[in-house]
Amino acid sequence: MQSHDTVFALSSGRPPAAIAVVRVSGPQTADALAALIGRVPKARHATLATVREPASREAIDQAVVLWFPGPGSETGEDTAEFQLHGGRAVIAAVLKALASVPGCRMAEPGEFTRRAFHKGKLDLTRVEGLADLIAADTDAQRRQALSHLKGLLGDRAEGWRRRLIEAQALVEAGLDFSDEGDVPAGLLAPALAQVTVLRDEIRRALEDGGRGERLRDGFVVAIAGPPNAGKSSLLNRIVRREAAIVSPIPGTTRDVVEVHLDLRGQPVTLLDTAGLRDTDDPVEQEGVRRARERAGGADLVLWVQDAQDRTEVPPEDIRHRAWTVSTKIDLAGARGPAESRIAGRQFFTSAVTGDGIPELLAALQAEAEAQVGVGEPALVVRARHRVALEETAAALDRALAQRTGSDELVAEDLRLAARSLGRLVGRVDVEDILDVIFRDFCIGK
Ligand SMILES: Nc1nc2c(c(=O)[nH]1)N(C=O)[C@@H](CNc1ccc(C(=O)N[C@@H](CCC(=O)O)C(=O)O)cc1)CN2
Ligand SMILES: Nc1nc2c(ncn2[C@@H]2O[C@H](COP(=O)(O)OP(=O)(O)OP(=O)(O)O)[C@@H](O)[C@H]2O)c(=O)[nH]1
Ligand SMILES: [K+]
Repeated sequence: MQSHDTVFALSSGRPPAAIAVVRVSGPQTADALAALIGRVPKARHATLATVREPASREAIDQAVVLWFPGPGSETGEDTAEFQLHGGRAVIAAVLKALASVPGCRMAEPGEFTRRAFHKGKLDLTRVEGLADLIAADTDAQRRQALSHLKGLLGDRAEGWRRRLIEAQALVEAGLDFSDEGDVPAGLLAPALAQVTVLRDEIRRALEDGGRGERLRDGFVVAIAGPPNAGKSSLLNRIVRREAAIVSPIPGTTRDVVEVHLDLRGQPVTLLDTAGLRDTDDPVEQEGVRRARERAGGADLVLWVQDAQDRTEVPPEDIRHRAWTVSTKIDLAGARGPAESRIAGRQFFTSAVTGDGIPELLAALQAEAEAQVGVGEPALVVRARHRVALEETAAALDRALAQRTGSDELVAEDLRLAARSLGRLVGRVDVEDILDVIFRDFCIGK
């Protein structure tokens, strides 16, 4: 990854498209503009230009071209943009023309953003917010991602880190003053008071029930129950397409079928699973194993049973997170609520008539909202954030517990806490984390 290279990539979606955006970033960007359009246009103004093959001068396209000189650009480097007609041949010819400019090469996934990070345009939490914004499927996910791109967590963490370093400086100054390794109380007391406040703020941020992570991943609902109960039919009716195979043969569904719903902004992942029963068929056994595993990990289980045959109860481990859905009420006749053998809510549906489905979806939406939450965006949205903040708080706990012991150790714990916050925003130990994050990035971002 040589950052003195100039990189380029198609940043817009899969061609053919009405318009395609090719971006260029790096020191040779002005050369690339000169080679392809014969000039460097006015900074940050859209300019219409003929894009030519540099060697033959043959016209490739009529394009809108933009020049963003660094450091006031998205990556912090000199950048340019070609807004082309989005045909495959146009894009291929422009990419080929750019590759012929000395010092220019195709970008790797996430390389523009990686450069923005290294130029200090984005901290690591903003980079993650950007990745989440591109991945967001629903409004609630989009809002959370945008608030992180705008620095919700990054700025908080930087503020904590700054205050921590102030406290650390007090303690270390005290250590320098004293011969016996004891910090004068006049320095130690205000430092530790500051540390207590910080520790409490960080702990409070962590006590969010995991709603940020849950919104990012989507609220997971597993459909489980005995074979032939109508699980796949229920799923298909909800998504209004044949996502899962329906048949009168018990044991049809083997693999877990996953669909994504947007219930008024709340992301819900719905899983259809194999009917739970004892079976000698090894493939079906594997299906049952997967069904139990996914139901075990779900936020909520819809225990589906045929309204005419409500004898099966959910396995012990999922009972406390299960609602019952009695299906095929078009056949069952009267939809009298039977005695409830499990505590959760009860629904009565027909995949044939659609009865009961709107009520079920409204309840799922409300439950997702209750568990994921609306309102204040969450600070912690990834396991990585949680780990870094837990480590910080634990180090601060240790520092506070040391107050009667060695002040050298207090200083050391404050250093460790600051380091964990530094890791959170990407100031230290960053390369391994970057590789993991950018592995999932699109080319051109
Ligand atoms: N055509 C186009 N649309 C796009 C992007 C792009 O690169 N090209 N973006 C790509 O992500 C997003 C917009 N993000 C951007 C972020 C920063 C700057 C930028 O020039 N920042 C400078 C100057 C800021 C200012 O004028 O206030 C800077 O940060 O110094 C541009 C786009 C979404 N839409
Ligand atoms: N009349 C009626 N038939 C239904 C309804 N839901 C499902 N069925 C029928 O019940 C049978 C089983 O449906 P599936 O949706 O495949 O059941 P499943 O629970 O996914 O079955 P497994 O894959 O064996 O676990 C099929 O013949 C469906 O047509 C319903 O609401 N009304
Ligand atoms: K099925």
